[in-house]
Amino acid sequence: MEKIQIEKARQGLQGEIVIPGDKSISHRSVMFSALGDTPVRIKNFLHAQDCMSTAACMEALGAKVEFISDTELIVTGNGLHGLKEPATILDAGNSGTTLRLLMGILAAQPFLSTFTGDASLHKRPMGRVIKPLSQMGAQIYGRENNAKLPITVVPAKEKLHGMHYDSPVASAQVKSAILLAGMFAEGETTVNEPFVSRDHTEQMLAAFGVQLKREGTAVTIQPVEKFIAPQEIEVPGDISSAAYWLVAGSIVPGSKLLLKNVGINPTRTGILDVLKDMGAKITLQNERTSGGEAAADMLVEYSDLKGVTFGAEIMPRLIDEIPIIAVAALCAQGDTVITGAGELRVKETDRLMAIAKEFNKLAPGAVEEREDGLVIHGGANLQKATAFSYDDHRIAMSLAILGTVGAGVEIENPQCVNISYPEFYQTLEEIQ
Ligand SMILES: O=C(O)C1=C[C@@H](OP(=O)(O)O)[C@@H](O)[C@H](O)C1
Ligand SMILES: C=C(OP(=O)(O)O)C(=O)O
Repeated sequence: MEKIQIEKARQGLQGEIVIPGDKSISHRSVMFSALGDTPVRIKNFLHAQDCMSTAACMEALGAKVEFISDTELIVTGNGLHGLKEPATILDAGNSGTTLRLLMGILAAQPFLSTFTGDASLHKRPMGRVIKPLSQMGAQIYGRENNAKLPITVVPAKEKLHGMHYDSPVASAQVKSAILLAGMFAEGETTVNEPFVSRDHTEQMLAAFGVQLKREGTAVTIQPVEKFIAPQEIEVPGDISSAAYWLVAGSIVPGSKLLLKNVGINPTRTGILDVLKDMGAKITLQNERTSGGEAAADMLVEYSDLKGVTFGAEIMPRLIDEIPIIAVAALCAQGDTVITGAGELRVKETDRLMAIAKEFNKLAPGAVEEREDGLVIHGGANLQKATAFSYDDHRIAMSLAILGTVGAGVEIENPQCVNISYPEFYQTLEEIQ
C-alpha cells in the first residue's frame, strides 16, 4: 500500500496558488463540444483523471479530441445527431458526473453503449438517473434491477418524450442527465428539485445557444434544433479545489494565501458563506467573468474560527466541501453541527463514515457520525496518526490539511488526489 507523510507546518502558509480548472465545467465543456459541429478550443481544462475519463468517452463516441497542452484542447463533434456507436465499453473510471450525464445523452441515441467504471463507481446509485430516463422512454439496463454498473443503454423504441420530473434529491447530475435527454425528446422537459443544485449545465447550454427557463427550483428545456458551439470555452478555477487552501489558510496560524482564478458561481459558494459564518478572513478581488461563469481571486488570512450549524438547504452549494469544512470545524471553538448531508454516503466512498473514522484517528473522540450528518467538537487536540483515504480524493486532501495544521499524518492510498487535483501535494509543499 502506498503512503505519504505530511508534516506539521512549521510556520504560516504563504504564497500565491493558481487554482486548476473546475471539474464540473471541464466535463461539460468536452461533452457539449462533442455535440457541436465546429471546433471548440477549451482553455484551462482540468487535466485530472475524472475529466480525462470524459474526454476518452467522447473520443470513443466519435468526437475529435486534440490536446494542445495539458490544459488546452480542441474538441470537434459531428453535430447534435452525429455521435457514433462506440467500438467497445465506455469507461467512466471514478467519475459519477461522466457516467450520469452521458447516460442522459446516450439514452436518446440510435445505438448501443455499455458502461463500466472503477470499484467505487460500481457501488454508487444509478437508479436515480435510470428511473427518470426510463420514464421518458429510454431503455437502460444495469445490475441490481437497473441501479448499478455495468450499465447498457439500448436504442429507445420510439423518440423520448419530455416530462415533468420532481426529483427527490438536489443533484446536478440527475438534473443534467434529464435535461440532456430532454434536448432530444419530444415536448418540453422540466426538472424540479428540492433545492437548486449547481447550474453549470444550464449556463453552458446557454453558451451553445440553448435557452432554458428557470422558475424557482424548476428548470425547463425545449427540444433543441440548433446547437451552436462557441469558438472557445475558458474554464474558471474550481472552488472545490480552492476550498482546501481556504481552510488551510484560515487555520494554520500566520497564514496568508492568494488564490488566483476561482469560480464563484453562486450555486457553488456555500463554503464561503459557512467559513465567513465561522469567522474566516476571506476577501474577493478582481471579480470578473470567465467563460460565462463568475470568477475572482481570493485572499485568505489566518483567523480564529467558531463552530456553526448548517443543514439541507445549503448542502447542494457545498456538497463536495464537507470533508474540508469538517477540518475547519475541528480547529474552531465550540461545536459544529451538520445535518441534511445524507448524500455524502453515496459519493466516492461513504464520506460521513470516512470522516468520522479517519479524523478520529488524528482527533480522538472529536467527530460524531449521525445518520445524515456530523457533530464535530472544536478545539480538538490533534495527534499524529496513520489514516486511510478510502481511495477518495477529497478525504485524502482533507487529511493532508488536518495533518498540516495538527501534528502530521501518514496517509494510506494518497494518489487518489489525481482524480481532481494532481498537483495538490506539490502545492502543499510549495506554500510552506
Ligand atoms: O454535476 C456535477 O458536476 C457534480 C454534482 C455533484 O454530484 P450530485 O449531482 O450527485 O450531487 C457533485 O458532488 C459532483 O462532484 C459534481
Ligand atoms: C462526488 C464527486 O464527483 P463525481 O460524482 O463526479 O464522482 C466529487 O468530485 O467529489
